[in-house]
Amino acid sequence: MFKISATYTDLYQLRMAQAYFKNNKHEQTAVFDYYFRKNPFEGGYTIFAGLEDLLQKLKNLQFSKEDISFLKTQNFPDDFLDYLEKFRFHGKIFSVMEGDVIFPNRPTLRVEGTLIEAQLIETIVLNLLNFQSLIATKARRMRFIAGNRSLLDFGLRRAQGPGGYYASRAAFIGGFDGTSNVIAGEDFNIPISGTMAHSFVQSYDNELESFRDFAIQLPKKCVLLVDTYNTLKSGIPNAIIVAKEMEARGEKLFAIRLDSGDLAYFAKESRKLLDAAGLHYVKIAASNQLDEYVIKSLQEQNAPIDIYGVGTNLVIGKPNGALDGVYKLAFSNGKPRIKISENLEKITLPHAKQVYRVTSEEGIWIGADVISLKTENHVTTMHHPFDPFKQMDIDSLKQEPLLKEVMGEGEIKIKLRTLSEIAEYSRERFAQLPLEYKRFYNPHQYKIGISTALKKEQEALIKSRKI
Ligand SMILES: Nc1ncnc2c1ncn2[C@@H]1O[C@H](COP(=O)(O)OP(=O)(O)OP(=O)(O)O)[C@@H](O)[C@H]1O
Ligand SMILES: O=P(O)(O)OC[C@H]1O[C@H](OP(=O)(O)OP(=O)(O)O)[C@H](O)[C@@H]1O
Ligand SMILES: O=C(O)c1cccnc1
Repeated sequence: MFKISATYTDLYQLRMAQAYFKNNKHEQTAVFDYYFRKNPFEGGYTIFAGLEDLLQKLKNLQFSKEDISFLKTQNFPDDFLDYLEKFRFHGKIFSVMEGDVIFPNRPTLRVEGTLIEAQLIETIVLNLLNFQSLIATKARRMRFIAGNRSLLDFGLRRAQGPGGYYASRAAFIGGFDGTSNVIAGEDFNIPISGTMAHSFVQSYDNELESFRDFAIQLPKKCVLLVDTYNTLKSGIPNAIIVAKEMEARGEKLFAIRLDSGDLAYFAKESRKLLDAAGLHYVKIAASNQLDEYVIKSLQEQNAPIDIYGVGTNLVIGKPNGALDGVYKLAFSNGKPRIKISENLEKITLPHAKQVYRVTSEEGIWIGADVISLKTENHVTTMHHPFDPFKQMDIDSLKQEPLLKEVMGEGEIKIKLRTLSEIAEYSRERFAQLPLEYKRFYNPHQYKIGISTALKKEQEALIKSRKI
């Protein structure tokens, strides 16, 4: 859609870059970690989304001539602007695979490069990963509860502006079946689908005529919106007439849509009327401010709804609105770096690190990830990150490395997947997460530990910084 250039950033990144450049620090090396602090929606997991989109943008990231002209007006020195004009991202990125299930306070992605290049991509990394992971997680919560019913994204009109474009991509990764968003369908190859609005029915003097004219145009995927006047007395009876006319033409009405009132009641009554007319195959779609809790309630009421259309609550990630992902310096100029905080949870972990998902011999997730130095390829003891008395022997357990090299020397190092492949991978990974992490209320916390070597490094650095 719109092209993202290297000025898709915060000004302070450019001011820091200018200072690094002018002080000859820009060729120093640096390692940054991307991670978030809290699962959204009071949930027990997060779905990682946005990575492959990010990699494609980073591969092409540069300052255009117009960007440089604009920056000239903001008092950047000429030699720095000459540097920016030639800027390309050549660093390395190690990351969890897109679609995987991730948890707080462990690196999801690691950037290694020169200080300046690693700093300059911070904003775009956070902007793309935080939002898409938030929406993919929201979508996954609905998919978890909706079983095999269809889930359609109807959110573009209610999204935060063009954010709706990325929301549709993320929703598909999180398990939605399709979207009403045509440009997302075009760009990401997501199946698109559409019903009709109330305005279409209102524009006719008579509901039946409106249904007839619509059905003629859509012999295959016709969905009639039945709640404009009176669902059970007018909408459904008119839909039945049109469905019978379609049958006479050798066609089948695909579905009716309910968009107001008690959706369980109307779905049940509509099903009875449709079945009594022999229209067992006509599906029932429902929409109107749905979210995972309403869908759960409708499922519990055995509402015969085949298709859920979800807009607002999906694409704005209600009630959270943002994933709190951060990007923190862990190593630079040959030295490990730390950020100290009164709040123990906010003390950062130094060094370039690896994250292992601990599993049984058969590959069953045991509910813990362990963070190690990147040079360690097996962890024997996992320590609680803040409680010195808690530790666990994991020597005999399998450990799956989560951070893989996905970019280096300006090139993408993995085979990019289709969005369907990413969604399928996400489905498989989520299936490995035990149920106690999936429930909506008081989910289990997926444990985190650090290796002995990393713990020692962190403690030594904290000591050296004590005043
Ligand atoms: N049977 C049900 N069980 C649980 N929640 C439901 C049920 N039926 C509808 N809902 C949800 O309750 C909320 C009702 O919203 P609202 O009061 O705006 O509906 P409405 O007045 O019928 O619709 P509108 O204002 O669009 O005409 C919606 O979020 C809807 O999805
Ligand atoms: O409720 P949401 O989850 O946000 O889902 C999208 C809503 O958008 C549409 O309504 P709208 O009133 O915009 O148009 P309409 O005339 O087609 O009903 C649709 O009918 C849904 O009610
Ligand atoms: O196709 C639909 O029914 C639709 C699309 C967008 C928003 N609301 C409904």
